[in-house]
Amino acid sequence: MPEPMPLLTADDLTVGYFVNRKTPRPVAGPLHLTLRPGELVCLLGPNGAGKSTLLRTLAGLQPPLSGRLELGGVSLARMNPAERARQLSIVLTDRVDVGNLTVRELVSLGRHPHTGWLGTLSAHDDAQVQAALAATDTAGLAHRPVGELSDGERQKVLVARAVAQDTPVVLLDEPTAHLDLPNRVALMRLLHRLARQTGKAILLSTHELDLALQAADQVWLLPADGSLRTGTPEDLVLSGTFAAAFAREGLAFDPTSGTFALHAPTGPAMQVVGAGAAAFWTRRALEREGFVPTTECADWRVTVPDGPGLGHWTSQLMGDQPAGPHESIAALLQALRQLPHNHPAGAAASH
Ligand SMILES: Nc1ncnc2c1ncn2[C@@H]1O[C@H](COP(=O)(O)OP(=O)(O)OP(=O)(O)O)[C@@H](O)[C@H]1O
Repeated sequence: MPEPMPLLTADDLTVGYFVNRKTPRPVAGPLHLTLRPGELVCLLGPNGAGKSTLLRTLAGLQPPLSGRLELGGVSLARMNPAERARQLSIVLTDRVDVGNLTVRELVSLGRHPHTGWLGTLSAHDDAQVQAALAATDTAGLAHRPVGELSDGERQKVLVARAVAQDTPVVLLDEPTAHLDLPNRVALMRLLHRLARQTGKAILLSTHELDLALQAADQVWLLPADGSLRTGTPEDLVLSGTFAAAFAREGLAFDPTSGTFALHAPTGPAMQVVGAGAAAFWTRRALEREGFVPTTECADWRVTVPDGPGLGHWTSQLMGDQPAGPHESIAALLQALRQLPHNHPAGAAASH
């Protein structure tokens, strides 16, 4: 099957600022980018890498330093703001002053690129506004003044306005920034569904690496050196590209769990015997204590129950009698911490 025509393309694009009239300060580039229908793309990168600069440039809010940008096959530079607003919507992080507008009025503004010069909403426009409120779980806020909303509520309302604008391309700068975990998950799910069901191309920047790795069809990785890498999240993880983009001293990305390790294990190896959730969380707790959990034989061994409420943990130093039973991970750790400090496990736990 031929690949669908891209909705947005960038060729040789360099984004950045001018230090003065003559001196450009490039932030990222040259970039070759394609956004295709039905795709959710997550733009990831460390602070200051240029994610917001790139999104603003793709939206036509600031000019590129060089290169070509096309929306639906038409040069972005040749489009007037109204044409652009029918093709592309953007949700920024900046706090906008919306006066006394209610939530419904603000979301209705999303329909303006589609209405006549009087801005009167048709029944279809009203239905689109209502659908956007429902999809973003903001219908209950419809009559509230936007100025009185919490940061998270306002963020969802701005997403609702972009949904109501109903453009083929949707760009969002850190849309999950102020949301609690259930709302972050709900928003990513909504955006993924929206891309799939309506054929929109949705590009969002985020620092939520876990969620992005799960939800994104494509990841655009922008490291601090401004050289963008793109691919499916899984390929970027397996090739080491993902870890390299966030490489910092003492911060290691674990490709087997898809998370960054908070603790650099320094203590002795601990064989963990068991599987499933209990083994996973036991390994996490042991790492926090400074042990290096392994499935291989080691001087130290912990046996985990088959599941919560299905038994006890035991610990054993090779050649000694098993200690325990320990009723919980807390009890297991407590027992390990009480070992003498010259003991390998005691020494590890005292780090
Ligand atoms: N208006 C501006 N004029 C000049 N330089 C700017 C301007 N806005 C941002 N920059 C610089 O451009 C670089 C990229 O900034 P940008 O905000 O795009 O990064 P980001 O990846 O979105 O960062 P964060 O994750 O912290 O939001 C930074 O060095 C920043 O200082």
